[in-house]
Order: sequence, then C-alpha cells, then structure tokens
Amino acid sequence: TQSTRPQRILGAVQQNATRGDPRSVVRAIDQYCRSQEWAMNVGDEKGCILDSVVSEVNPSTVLELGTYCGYSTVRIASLLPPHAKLITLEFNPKFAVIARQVIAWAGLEDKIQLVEGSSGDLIPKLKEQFGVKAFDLVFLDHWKDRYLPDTKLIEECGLLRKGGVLLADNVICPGAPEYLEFVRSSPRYESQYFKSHLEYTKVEDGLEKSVFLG
Ligand SMILES: CCCNc1ncnc2c1ncn2[C@@H]1O[C@H](/C=C/CNC(=O)c2cc(-c3ccc(F)cc3)cc(O)c2O)[C@@H](O)[C@H]1O
Ligand SMILES: [Mg+2]
Repeated sequence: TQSTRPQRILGAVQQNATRGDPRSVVRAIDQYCRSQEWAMNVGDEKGCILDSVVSEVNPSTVLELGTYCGYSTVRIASLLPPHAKLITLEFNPKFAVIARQVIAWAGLEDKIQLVEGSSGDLIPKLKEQFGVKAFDLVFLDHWKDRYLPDTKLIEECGLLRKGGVLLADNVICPGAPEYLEFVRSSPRYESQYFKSHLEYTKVEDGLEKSVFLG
C-alpha cells in the first residue's frame, strides 16, 4: 500500500541517520526533503536562525506548537541543557506516531514530551497536568491562523515568563499577518524579524522573534 510523506521521512531517518545522534537525524531529513520531496520542516536555513535563538535563550522549558514529523522538535531539543524539557503539541495522530519514532531515533525521549491534542484544548491544562510553571521559549509552527489566538491563550494562562520568547515560523510564507501585526504593535512585546527563505526553496520567508516584556 502507498506510504505517506511522513512515513517516507521516517524511512530516510532510519536509513541515513545514526541512532542517538540528533544532528544526523536533522541532516537526514534535510537531505531527503531537499533531494526527494519537499516537506514543511523549518529546514536547514531557518533552522540555523532557530539554533541561534535557542542557544541565546538557553531555555529550561520550551513549548512547540505543531510537531509534524519532529524535525524542529529534535533540532531544538539537541541544543537544550541537561535537565531542560520540551513539550510539543500535535493533534494529528498519524503525524504523532511518526514524530515519536523520529524522536526515539534521535535518543531524545527524556527531553521531549509529545502531547497529542489540539493546542486550544491543551494549553490551559499545561500547568496542572504537566507541572509547567512558565515557558522560556515558544516555537509556533502550526496552523498560521492559530498563532494569534494561541499566543493570547498562552498569555491568559500565565505560561510565558517575563523575558520569555515567542519564535514564529512562516510569518511571510504562508504568512501570519494578524499575528505579525499584533506582536509588532503591542507594547508588551519587543519583536525582531529574521529574513530567510522558505525551507528548501528560494522563496522569501522568515522567523519573527518576540520577547514578552510582561
Ligand atoms: C485547531 C488547530 C490548531 N491547533 C493545533 N494543535 C496541535 N497541532 C496542530 C494544530 N494545528 C496544526 N497542528 C499540526 O501542526 C502541523 C501543521 C503545520 C502547518 N504548517 C504549514 O501549513 C506550513 C506550510 C508551509 C508552506 C509554504 C508554502 C507552500 F507553498 C506550502 C506550504 C511551510 C511551513 O513551514 C509550514 O509550517 C501539522 O502537524 C498539524 O497536524
Ligand atoms: Mg513552518
């Protein structure tokens, strides 16, 4: 029977990456998606910007919205200090199954908690159910029209610490205009745009980094 793109991405990881070596997992996915078939991973060019923001923030707790195959999940977690944790939310069970195997191949199960469900339902439960106090970094890479409502929800739930950072993928392509307008005009955020390109292409895209001022 016909395989799915996430299944083929997992296959590329299992064939080309070394178990327990997160960077080889990232490299295997990038090589596959650049040479065989495009997929909506943040990719290697924007990934370097992601790496620099993660290293700068040096977060203890990270929230990712939209796991997909786990590319950015593994990329972020590979840079976290020993006791740091990353919670990633994914509501498509077929993608979650693949992402869990990619995360396992990278050997990052101890750092990453993949929670199945929709961000709107799960965000209000993160404090009580997962013992989260506040996030140092949130990576937004799920449905683009959900960036703004989920940011407001994260604020309402007191899940972003003062100085905490929101990092949003795709603010140009496909675009998140309402989100951009909000974080760039709100006095409670200090925003900065990192110009780059859509993963594996020459199309312009970029990441928006927004520091929560409290
Ligand atoms: C109620 C839904 C909102 N809450 C949610 N809660 C949890 N997981 C959610 C989610 N929404 C979506 N997801 C998951 O995130 C992922 C969705 C990501 C959406 N991303 C994009 O559409 C995207 C699209 C492009 C793209 C760019 C150009 C183009 F021509 C075609 C596509 C590039 C990207 O980098 C992208 O991130 C999936 O795994 C989905 O199941
Ligand atoms: Mg994206």
